[in-house]
Amino acid sequence: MGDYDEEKRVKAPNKNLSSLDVDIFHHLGINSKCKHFNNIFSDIKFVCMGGSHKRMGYLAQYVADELKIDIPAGCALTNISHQTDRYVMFKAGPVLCVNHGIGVNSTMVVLHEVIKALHYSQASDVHVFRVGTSGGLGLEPGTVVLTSEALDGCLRNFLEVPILGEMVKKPSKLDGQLNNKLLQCALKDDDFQIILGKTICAWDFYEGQGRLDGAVCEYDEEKKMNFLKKAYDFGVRNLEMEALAFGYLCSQANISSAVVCCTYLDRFKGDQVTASHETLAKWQDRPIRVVVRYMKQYLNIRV
Ligand SMILES: O=P(O)(O)O[C@H]1O[C@H](CO)[C@@H](O)[C@H]1O
Ligand SMILES: O=c1cc[nH]c(=O)[nH]1
Repeated sequence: MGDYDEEKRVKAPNKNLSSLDVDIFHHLGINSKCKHFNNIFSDIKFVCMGGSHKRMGYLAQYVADELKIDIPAGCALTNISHQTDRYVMFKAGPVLCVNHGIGVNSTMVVLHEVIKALHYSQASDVHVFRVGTSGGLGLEPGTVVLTSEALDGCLRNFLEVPILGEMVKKPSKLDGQLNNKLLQCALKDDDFQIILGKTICAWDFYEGQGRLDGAVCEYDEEKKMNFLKKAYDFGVRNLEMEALAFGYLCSQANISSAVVCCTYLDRFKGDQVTASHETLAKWQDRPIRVVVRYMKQYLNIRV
């Protein structure tokens, strides 16, 4: 832990950064010259991200307990990004837990800033995990899906974004080897399955994921089902809203990343999330448990 490995260093490939005297991370509420900046980021080996504030606070405490990270009495985990209410960020030893909000846009903003912070602090051998929720396709709700490939709503494996007046295609690549290692973290006694599948990273929760229950919907059940079946035949097993952003920015920055999501429902059977709050909380825990098992193996902590 904390070993420096030049080849595995996080590298924000933007040459303009070297001309900045100080970099202000507007959405994280810190800057590159703030007190403890290097202490926060230089030993980070894992970044765990998910949509909600609350899940990140819970995750950081869970990680601290599981990895037996000593948090001195009276020093409860603090939100490093307390100067802003956009995002929260907690550090539990070598693990940073940051929320990303909903969608690629919100995720890209915070990922740019987290990656730059890791780059300035010369962090190396960093894994980024999205631990999230999704809608499943043909799966028992509660199944954990590891994204083999992120696709947009037209089943294309890249991110297309308007930049300087032009549509630019950005490649998105998640780490297949990391997925294999996560698959091996399944335990015989698990009451859920972990599977590998393609993921649609949709631009919203309603029309973007072919739901019939948004405020506006200009297609019918038959068209919806035809698309979901086509996606299933193409290898898609779940739908969420951020995977493409992880595959794009992390691969550009020499970071290994994986998207690990539980499913909340089978979209072939409906659109509404009907499971109880308790059941959803249990399912939401599963990606976190799988990822923490991997961390323990990586850090050589007895499982
Ligand atoms: O569970 P999280 O991480 O919030 O992610 C999923 O939930 C949100 C939609 O409800 C989207 O952001 C989707 O990707
Ligand atoms: O159906 C779902 C459930 C959770 N998150 C999504 O993006 N879609």
